[in-house]
Amino acid sequence: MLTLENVAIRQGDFSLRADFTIQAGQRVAVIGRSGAGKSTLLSLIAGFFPPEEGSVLFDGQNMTKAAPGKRPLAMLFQDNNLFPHLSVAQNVGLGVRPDLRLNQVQKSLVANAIERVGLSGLEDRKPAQLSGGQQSRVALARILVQDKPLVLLDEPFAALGPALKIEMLDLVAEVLEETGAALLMVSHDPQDARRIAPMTVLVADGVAYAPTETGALLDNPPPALKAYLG
Ligand SMILES: Nc1ncnc2c1ncn2[C@@H]1O[C@H](COP(=O)(O)OP(=O)(O)OP(=O)(O)O)[C@@H](O)[C@H]1O
Repeated sequence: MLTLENVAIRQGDFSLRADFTIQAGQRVAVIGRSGAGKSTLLSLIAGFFPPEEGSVLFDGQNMTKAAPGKRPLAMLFQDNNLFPHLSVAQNVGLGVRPDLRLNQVQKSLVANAIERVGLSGLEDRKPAQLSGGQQSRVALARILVQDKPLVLLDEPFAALGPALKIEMLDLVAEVLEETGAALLMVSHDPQDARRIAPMTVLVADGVAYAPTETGALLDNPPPALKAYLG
């Protein structure tokens, strides 16, 4: 569903190449040492900047120059991006319509997503009145209502404790299983990859390598990954 075709990215003296495909519904982790280019790769796919060379295709359609909002993806980056002055329901509703003028069908879509992530009854709270884990659930509900075939996550649960993080990862895997969306998830923790991503993209030495099987990659890491895993 997503193809990076001979892509080359340059930011100052940093460069990164990528040439691979993510299949529909595939869950893929993105790992590599700090500064390797994981966030840069996701930003490129999201459309925040164009590649210097190569093409970005969604379902075979060349969208290299398409604006972020025109791409068939939903994204969640570090710190959840919730609006503090809006309620839970409004924060989720933004995923449906940025002006929040929702019709009945759209309102029930929002209610269903809130229920799916286990936040029924908290619709009217503001983010500050929620725990960190609950805030992550709101952000996930907003991803759900967007109903996009690709979800990009960049360390979204890094601020949560280990038990809560596992709970959120399992919830992400569950809901993506239900919706059939593909996932690209940046993580610093190889155990996150093992938990929910059967495939992994290793970013190292200026290359985002094609997805390989997560277990095999982590059990038999190439030198660049071995150095990172320690
Ligand atoms: N706007 C920019 N201009 C120039 N260089 C940049 C810019 N943004 C990032 N870089 C550089 O690009 C490289 C990749 O950064 P990136 O944030 O993608 O790495 P990362 O693998 O996500 O790291 P981390 O795990 O620490 O988040 C780094 O060397 C960084 O310094």
